[in-house]
Amino acid sequence: MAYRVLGRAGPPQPRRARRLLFAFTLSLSCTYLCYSLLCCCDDLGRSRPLGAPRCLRGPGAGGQKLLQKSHPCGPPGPTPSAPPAAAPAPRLSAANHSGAQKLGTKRLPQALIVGVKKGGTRAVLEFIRVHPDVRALGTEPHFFDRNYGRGLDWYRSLMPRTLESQITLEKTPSYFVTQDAPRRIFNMSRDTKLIVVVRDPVTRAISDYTQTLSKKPDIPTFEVLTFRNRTQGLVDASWGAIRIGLYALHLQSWLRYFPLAQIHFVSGERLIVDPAGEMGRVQDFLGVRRFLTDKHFYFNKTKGFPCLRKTESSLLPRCLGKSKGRTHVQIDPEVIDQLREFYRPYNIKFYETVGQDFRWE
Ligand SMILES: Nc1ncnc2c1ncn2[C@@H]1O[C@H](COP(=O)(O)OS(=O)(=O)O)[C@@H](OP(=O)(O)O)[C@H]1O
Repeated sequence: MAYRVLGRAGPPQPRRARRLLFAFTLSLSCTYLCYSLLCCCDDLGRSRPLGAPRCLRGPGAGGQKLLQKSHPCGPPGPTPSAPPAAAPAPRLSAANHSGAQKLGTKRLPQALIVGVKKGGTRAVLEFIRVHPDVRALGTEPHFFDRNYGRGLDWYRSLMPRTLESQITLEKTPSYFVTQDAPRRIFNMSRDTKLIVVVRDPVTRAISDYTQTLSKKPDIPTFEVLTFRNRTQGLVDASWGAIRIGLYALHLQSWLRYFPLAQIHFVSGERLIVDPAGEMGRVQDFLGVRRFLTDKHFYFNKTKGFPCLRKTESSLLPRCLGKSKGRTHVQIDPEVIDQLREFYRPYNIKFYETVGQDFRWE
């Protein structure tokens, strides 16, 4: 009876059945292979927080992503900021460990890179996440400034999985100048380790302005925005690009909640000339072994910056994307001098507070 329903030709021949089974298995394997390849490409190509929507990228979207620094799928939510490739080297995040780990638990971060914008925060994050005992979120979640209302469970859900022995890390440079961030971070955990990458506030301001200009070419000149009254030399400290560089002032808010020993300052300048040295100190501060050494870095002449060397697992060297290490706009040298004067007392106060001279003369 069953034979009649299945096929009028009678019971299938054993050979034919074997062929059918073989064809079926083959097509199943092909489907699986294609599916795996597609998934892998996405994971290697860019960090995407779990639960975040996959976004279609138009032609050239990769190159523009960091210039725009906003997620094409629409905020609020983490800012995707994994850098695109600086030709000819591939993007730095392509071969780090963070995206791949399937084992472990999602935990709240024990360490945060809280600032400063344009200080070199991406370089520190991408370098440290090469460490096997550190797992980092590739995007900027902006939890303690823009997304605090979403709650700690949402924040935790963004994190990479870690084993007990591994540190979870994220970076959002705007935390450093967010009034509520120190209290909120303290409330999450008073033991949170804080990393601040600082850079000469004048160069930082120019870098910040250069980035804004790349997105909004019609803004007034740097010289115009810098002053309330140029003839009187009155600097406009309410302009974000200037305000962020008042490190001594912002630091006061953090010291109300965290002891100085819990805050590590990375010199953005030394990070470029001696990445291994700066990263050595970051590893000590995080309490992880000195895995990253001189051997991990080389100076890429085309990029003009240090990049990560190729390793056994990643056969290509890795540099940060095009939006890191931009050519700055030319600024009137007189304005630069005026800004140096303006920042001097704040810089001195900052050196005294942290007990380090960053030599921003
Ligand atoms: N290794 C390496 N490669 C490329 N760039 C490097 C590196 N180390 C530090 N820097 C400096 O990082 C500056 C960008 O800082 P951030 O990553 O903190 O920027 S952001 O706030 O996340 O937009 C960026 O600033 P600009 O030079 O003004 O583009 C760089 O000077």
